[in-house]
Amino acid sequence: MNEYQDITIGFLGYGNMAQAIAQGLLYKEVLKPEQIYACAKNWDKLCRNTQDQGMHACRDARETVSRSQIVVIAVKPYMVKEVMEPVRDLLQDKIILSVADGYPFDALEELLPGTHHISSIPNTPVAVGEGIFICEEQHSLTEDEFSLLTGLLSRISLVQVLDSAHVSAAGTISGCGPAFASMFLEALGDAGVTHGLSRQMAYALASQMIAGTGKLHLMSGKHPGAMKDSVCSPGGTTIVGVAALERGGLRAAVLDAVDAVECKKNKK
Ligand SMILES: NC(=O)C1=CN([C@@H]2O[C@H](COP(=O)(O)OP(=O)(O)OC[C@H]3O[C@@H](n4cnc5c(N)ncnc54)[C@H](OP(=O)(O)O)[C@@H]3O)[C@@H](O)[C@H]2O)C=CC1
Ligand SMILES: O=C(O)[C@@H]1CCC=N1
Repeated sequence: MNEYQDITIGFLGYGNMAQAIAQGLLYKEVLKPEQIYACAKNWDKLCRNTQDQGMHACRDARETVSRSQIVVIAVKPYMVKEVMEPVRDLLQDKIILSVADGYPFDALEELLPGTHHISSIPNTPVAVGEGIFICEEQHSLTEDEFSLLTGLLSRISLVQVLDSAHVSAAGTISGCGPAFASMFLEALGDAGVTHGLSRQMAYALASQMIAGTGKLHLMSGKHPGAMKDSVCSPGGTTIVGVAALERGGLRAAVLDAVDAVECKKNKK
C-alpha cells in the first residue's frame, strides 16, 4: 500500500519549480497524476502542462486550495501576497509549503497568521528524484504534518532542515547551483565539440562525469582537493587543465557568484 495514496497536492503557480516537483513525484511513483492539482496565469499553457499527463488544471487559486491537502506556494516571491490573500479563509486545515526563495517563516507568518506553513528552497533535480529541499527549522506545522510532508519530499530529494540564518546560503548553493553546474556542463560540451565530439556525446560524458564525481564525494567523504589530486599525475595532462582553470579564476568566479546572489537577496 502506498502511504500517500489519499494525499492531494495543489500548486499555486505551475512554472519550472512546481513542474519539477510534480514530475519527481510522478517519476518516483509517490503520487498518481489524479492526486495533483495546479493553477497558473495562462490557462492554455497550464492545461497542456497538466491535463496531458492526467493532472488537474484548476481555474484559480481558490479551486486549487479547496481540492488540496498540501498547498504549494510556487509563484515568484513578489506574487505571493497577491496570490495568497484571496485564499486565506480556505487555509485552516491545509499543510502550506512555500518554495518561494526569500519568503521565510516570519514573512509568511505575517501574511498567513494562524495557518500551518513551512518555508523551503528546493532545486530542479527533484524532477528525477535527486533533488534537495532546504526546509526552515522554524515552521508552524504539527509534528504529524511535518513528518508527512518531509516523508513525501524525501522520496524525491535530500531534505535538509536548517535554522533560519542558514536557509538562504544553503538555498543558493543547492537551488541556484543547478544553473551554475549547467554552465560548466555546457562549457564542457562546447569543449568536446571543439575537439570533434558530437554535442550529444560530449553532454552525455560531461553529465555522467558530474553526477559520478558528486556521488564519489558523497560516498567516500573524500576532500574535494584530494579527489582532484588523485586525477593529476605528476607531469601529466590533467594538471595542465587544472592550472588553466586557476588562471581563468574558476574558484573566484564561483565564490563571487554565490556572493552576488546573497547580496541581491539581502538587499530586498
Ligand atoms: N526555478 C528554480 O530552480 C527554483 C525556484 N524557486 C522558487 O519557485 C518559485 C517559482 O519559480 P519558477 O517556477 O522558477 O517560476 P516560473 O516563472 O517558471 O513560474 C511561476 C508560475 O507562477 C504562475 N503565476 C503567475 N501569476 C499567477 C497568479 N496570479 N496566480 C497563479 N499563478 C500565477 C505562472 O503562470 P504562467 O506560467 O501561466 O505565467 C507560472 O506558472 C519562485 O518563488 C522561486 O523563488 C525556488 C528554488 C529553485
Ligand atoms: O532564481 C531564482 O529566483 C530562483 C530561486 C532559487 C533558484 N531559482
